[in-house]
Amino acid sequence: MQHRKITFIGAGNMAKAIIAGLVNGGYPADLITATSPSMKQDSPLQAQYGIHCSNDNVESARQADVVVLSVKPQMMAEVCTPLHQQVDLRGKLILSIAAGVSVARFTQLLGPVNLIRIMPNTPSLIGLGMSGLYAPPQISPQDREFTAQLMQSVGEICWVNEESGINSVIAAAGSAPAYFFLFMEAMQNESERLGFEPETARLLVQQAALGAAKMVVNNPQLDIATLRQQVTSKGGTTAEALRVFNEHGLSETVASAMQAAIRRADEMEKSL
Ligand SMILES: NC(=O)C1=CN([C@@H]2O[C@H](COP(=O)(O)OP(=O)(O)OC[C@H]3O[C@@H](n4cnc5c(N)ncnc54)[C@H](OP(=O)(O)O)[C@@H]3O)[C@@H](O)[C@H]2O)C=CC1
Ligand SMILES: O=C(O)[C@@H]1CCC=N1
Repeated sequence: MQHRKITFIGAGNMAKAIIAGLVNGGYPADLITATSPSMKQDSPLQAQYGIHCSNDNVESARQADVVVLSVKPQMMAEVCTPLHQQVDLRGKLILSIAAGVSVARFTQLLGPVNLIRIMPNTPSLIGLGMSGLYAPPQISPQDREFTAQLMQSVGEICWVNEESGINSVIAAAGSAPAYFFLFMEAMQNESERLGFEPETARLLVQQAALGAAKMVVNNPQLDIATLRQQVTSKGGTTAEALRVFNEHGLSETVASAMQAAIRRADEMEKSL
């Protein structure tokens, strides 16, 4: 892939996951800088990945071809104001990974910039990320291609044609690792109550989850429903467990939870 100088403004959970995925995938660490207020030049991120670390957003953005805005949505205005005032952003590609901050809001904060919104998720850390991408019509094919390749180097991608699609990606993938972690936590807890040591309880759950996910990935010709049916013997144990899930409205709960994530992203877009 093409290599450009990238600065991450904000070096928290999500930025670190992308940086780790990029460096482990062979992106030159020397071309990557990460900033945060508490960052020292010899931070653990520097030692671990060999990237540049700084607490100077403005200077680090000046030196970059690509600026990745990776602070919390609530910090975005405070972070963007000095960039707008002190950095010539016109020739740069700006990538935002923030939930709830729209292209229109970025135009208010930064002026007319080349900005692509990305909605990644934390499995990017291990090269198994899922990112949704939205580019306004004026973005060049070169910048689209670079962004696609960048995120493909840490997982799978899909483009959305409308900006509102980013909020749907949040519901389906950005927030989704937490849904599966919650489910796995509940299973691990119950396995411990059944008498397994915590380590064994975790092993049972993680291997079942990994195996199920791999079955889905490796059998694209089969509906997920078919894979479920293959486990479910008539009159057997799985049928009983699934009956309880259904009685408690699992599908409706999942749908409501995903809608709640979208509603929150919409609210943030109006308030930030
Ligand atoms: N976590 C996730 O799974 C996902 C997150 N996102 C998006 O990613 C963004 C970051 O989220 P996440 O990584 O979870 O958040 P974190 O709180 O883990 O990271 C935020 C980072 O921003 C830094 N920061 C705070 N203020 C400044 C500043 N003025 N200048 C530069 N850096 C600053 C923080 O530094 P310090 O620690 O020193 O305060 C920290 O490194 C959010 O916008 C979120 O919507 C998107 C998809 C998934
Ligand atoms: O919880 C959040 O708001 C962010 C966006 C998607 C995942 N984490």
